[in-house]
Formats: sequence, structure tokens, C-alpha cells
Amino acid sequence: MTSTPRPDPAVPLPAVDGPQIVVGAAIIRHGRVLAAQRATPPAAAGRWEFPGGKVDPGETEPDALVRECVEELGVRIVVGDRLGADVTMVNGAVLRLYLAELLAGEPRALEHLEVRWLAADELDSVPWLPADAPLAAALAPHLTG
Ligand SMILES: Nc1nc2c([nH]c(=O)n2[C@H]2C[C@H](O)[C@@H](COP(=O)(O)OP(=O)(O)OP(=O)(O)O)O2)c(=O)[nH]1
Repeated sequence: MTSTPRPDPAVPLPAVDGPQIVVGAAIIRHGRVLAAQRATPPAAAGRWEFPGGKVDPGETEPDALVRECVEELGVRIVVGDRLGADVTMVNGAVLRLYLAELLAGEPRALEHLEVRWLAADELDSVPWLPADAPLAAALAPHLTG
């Protein structure tokens, strides 16, 4: 019988390269989702997105969302389930959306031009970044009451 050698825990595993993951938070309150209007870069300025950003090396996706929502909105959130499919963006990065709820604070546009609460029938009222449009559409059933 052959046995598979166990990796030596003292030897670091090689880094597994994958696409850069960008996480977005669909923060829902009273049947509305929080959308944020990008200020930068010029090509994306004025378009709308979900608060969030790049996941840092060694950081979990929910931790990245909590960190970004403090930085961008000045709020604490609780991260829930994933929503929708991964969206691969033109630069090869992958956008991944999570449902979230506010734990503390009132969102302010600390890094965005504006933030806005959108009801289900208002999801089409803002020009989303291209990758966000299918995710915004997937949100509609979650925006009730
Ligand atoms: N945060 C966020 N970024 C999005 C969304 N949709 C979308 O295409 N993007 C793109 C815009 C940016 O190219 C990239 C995320 O960059 P970012 O600037 O928000 O992330 P970050 O704060 O971690 O970036 P950095 O300034 O530290 O480099 O993903 C979205 O819904 N939320």
C-alpha cells in the first residue's frame, strides 16, 4: 500500500494565482438597496456600483466587505449570503456580490459622489457599471416591503 506524503507544515505552500476578486455589498434596508456613484477613475465616474473593493491577500471576502464599508461609507455591516453569479470584468477581475445588512451607522459618501437607496422599481434608474447590471437585476426579488 502506498501512502500520500503529507505536506511539511513548515514549508509554505506556493501561492495559487487566481483572478483578483472584487466584492460588492448589496446592503438592504426596508426593501431598498444601497447604490453608490463612483467618483473615479474618469472612465467609471458617474456610474453606479455596490460598495466594496478588491480583496486583499490573506483577507476573507466578508472581511474585505466589512473593511471597505467602513472606509467608503462609515458604517458597520453584517455580511450574508452570496447573490447571483460571478461576473468577469474586462480586466479579468471577478465581481462577486453578497447580501448585507447595516449593523451601525448611517451610510455617507466618503469616497463616492453620492449614495442612494433604491427600491425594486428604481433599480433601472441609475447607470450601473457594466458588470453590475445583471447583479442589480438579480436583486429585485430581495427588495420587498
Ligand atoms: N467596489 C466595486 N467595484 C466594482 C463594482 N463593479 C465594478 O465593475 N467594479 C470595478 C471597479 C474597479 O475597477 C474595481 C474595484 O476597484 P475599487 O477601486 O472599488 O477597489 P479598491 O478600493 O480595493 O481599490 P484600490 O483603490 O485599493 O486599488 O472593480 C462594484 O459593484 N463595486
